[in-house]
Amino acid sequence: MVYKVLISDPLSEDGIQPLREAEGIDVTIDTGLTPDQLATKIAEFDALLVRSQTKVTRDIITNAKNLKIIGRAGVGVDNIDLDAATEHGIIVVNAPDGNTNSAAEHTIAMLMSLARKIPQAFYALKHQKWDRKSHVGVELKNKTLGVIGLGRIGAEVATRAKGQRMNVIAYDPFITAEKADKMGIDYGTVEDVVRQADFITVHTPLLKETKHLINKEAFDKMKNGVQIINCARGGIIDEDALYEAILNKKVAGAALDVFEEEPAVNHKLLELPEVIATPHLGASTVEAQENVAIDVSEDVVRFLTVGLARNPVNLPSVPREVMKMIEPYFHLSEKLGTFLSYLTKDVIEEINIYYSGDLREVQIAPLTRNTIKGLLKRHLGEHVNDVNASYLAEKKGITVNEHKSSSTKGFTNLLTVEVKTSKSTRKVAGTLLNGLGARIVQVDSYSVDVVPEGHLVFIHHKDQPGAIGRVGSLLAERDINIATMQVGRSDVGGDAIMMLTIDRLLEQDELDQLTKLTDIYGVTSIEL
Ligand SMILES: NC(=O)c1ccc[n+]([C@@H]2O[C@H](COP(=O)([O-])OP(=O)(O)OC[C@H]3O[C@@H](n4cnc5c(N)ncnc54)[C@H](O)[C@@H]3O)[C@@H](O)[C@H]2O)c1
Ligand SMILES: O=C(O)CC[C@@H](O)C(=O)O
Repeated sequence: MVYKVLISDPLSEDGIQPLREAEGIDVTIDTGLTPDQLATKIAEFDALLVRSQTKVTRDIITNAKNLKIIGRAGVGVDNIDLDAATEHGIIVVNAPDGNTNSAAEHTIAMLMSLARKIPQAFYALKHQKWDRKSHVGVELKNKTLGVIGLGRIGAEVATRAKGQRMNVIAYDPFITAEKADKMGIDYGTVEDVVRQADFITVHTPLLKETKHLINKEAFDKMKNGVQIINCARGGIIDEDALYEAILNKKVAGAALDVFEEEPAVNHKLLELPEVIATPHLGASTVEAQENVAIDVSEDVVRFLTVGLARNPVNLPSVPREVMKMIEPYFHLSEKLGTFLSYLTKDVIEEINIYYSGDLREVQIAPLTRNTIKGLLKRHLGEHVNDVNASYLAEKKGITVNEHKSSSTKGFTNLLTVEVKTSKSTRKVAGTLLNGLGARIVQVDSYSVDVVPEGHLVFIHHKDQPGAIGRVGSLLAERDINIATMQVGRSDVGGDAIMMLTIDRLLEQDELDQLTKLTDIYGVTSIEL
C-alpha cells in the first residue's frame, strides 16, 4: 500500500524528510494550485500538508474521497474547515510548538520597532531623508505591556517583556491569577488590561469570541497614546476601529503582522505613518519552518502507519508519553469493537467500556474512540475512523460510557466492551499478554483464549455429545482447516459456545449448513 501525500504550500525541504524517508509514502509538491485545481487533484491523495496560504474549504474536503489527514505546518487552523473535515472523518493535525519561539521573537521585534519608530526612520533614510525630529520614540522600561492570550506565544512574550523591564498585565480565561503571579506578572480582566497598558499585544486564536475583541469600545477605554501589536490573527483587532483610533490620536502606533484579509496590499492602514507591518512573517524563520514541517510530517507518517496522531486538532491531543503507553492497546480496542459488531444484530443503544488493571492508568479517550470505530465501521462503512467515531455514535443516539474497573479477572490489563441493544446485551473482553500479544479472553459469560486475527467462527450450541464432532466433520468435508478451537459452557447440558479460527472465510452455504446442524443455535462468521 502506498499513501499519496500532497504538499500544497512551500514547506522546509529538511522538515519534510520524515515523509521522504518513510516507507510506502509518495510525496508530491505542488504549490501553485488554484482552488479549483486543488479540488480536482485532491481526490487521489491520502494526506494534504499546508501552511496558511491554502484554504482547505468544504468543497475541497467533499472532493477528497481518499483523504485521511490534513497537516497544518503551524498553529492556526483557520484556513481549514474543521467541521467539514470531522464530518468526513478526516483528522486535522497541526504543529503547535515549532514556531512559538519565532512568533514571540517577532512580536518583541515589532514592539521595539514600534517604540523606536525604526521602520519609519529607515524608510525615510532610504529616501535620502535625514529626519531625526519625526522619529523620537519612547522607552519600554517601566511601561506596561498588556498581553491578551497567555498561551504558548503570549507567555513567551510576557517573559521577554519583563527582560526589557516592562510591567506586564495579562488576561487569558484559562490562566489563574496564581499562575500569572508565579510568572511575575499581573493578572486582570480584558478591561483591566485595556485600561492600564501602554502597549497591547494580542495572542489568542481567531474565534467567534475573539473576533473584534479589540473594537471601538475597547479603544475608547485605552490610555491616550497606546500602541497596539497583532502578531496573532487578523480580525482579533477591528481594523476599521483601529484606523479611526489612529486618526483621532487615541492610538499612537500599531504593528501588524496579520490582517483580516491576506495578502493585504493597498490596505488603508498601511497608508498611515503610525502603522508598521510585516506580511505574516511571525513564523518565517529557518528554524520555525523546519520545526513545524518535521512535527507535522512525523504526525502524518504516524497516523498513516499506526493510526495515531500526537497533535490532532479535531480530536483531543494525545501527548507523546501517553501515546507510547496506549499504542499496544490500540489494535486490541478496535478488534474488540469489530468482534462485537458481528454479535450485535439489533440497533445499538449503549456502549460500556471497562478499563481494568494497567489500563486504569492510561488516557482512555483514544481507546474509546477506536473501540467505537471498530463497532460502527462494519455497519456505517470505511469512512468511520477515530476522528468521527464519537460524533457518529452521538448522531445515532448511542450512549457511550467509560468505566475504570478494578475487576481484572487475574489479568494485568483487561479491556471489556459491552453493547446493549433493545433486545440483548453482548460482551467481549481482551487483554495484552506479555510477549504474546492480544487475546480475546471472554465472550459474554464464557472464558476463551483466542488471538483476535483472521477468520473466526463463533458458534452458540447446546452442550451435548457430538455437537463439536459434527461441526468438525462438516468443516473437514468442505476442506476447511481448523487452526484453533475453544469451547466453553455455562453448565452441563446447557448453553455452550465454540470459537474456531479457520484458514479461510466461510461461504454463505457453508454457514447455512453449520447453522442447520443438530444442537446448533447460531453461527457467526467473523473477520478480524
Ligand atoms: N504571526 C504568525 O506567523 C503566527 C505564528 C504562530 C502563531 N500565530 C498565532 O498566534 C496565536 C497564538 O498562538 P499560540 O501558539 O500561543 O496559541 P495557544 O493556544 O498556546 O494560546 C492561545 C491562548 O489564547 C487564549 N484565549 C482564548 N480565547 C481568549 C480570549 N477570549 N481572551 C483571552 N485569551 C484567550 C487561550 O486560553 C490560550 O491560552 C494564534 O492565533 C496563532 O495562530 C501566529
Ligand atoms: O505558515 C505560516 O507561516 C504562518 C504560521 C502562523 O500563522 C501559525 O498560525 O502557525
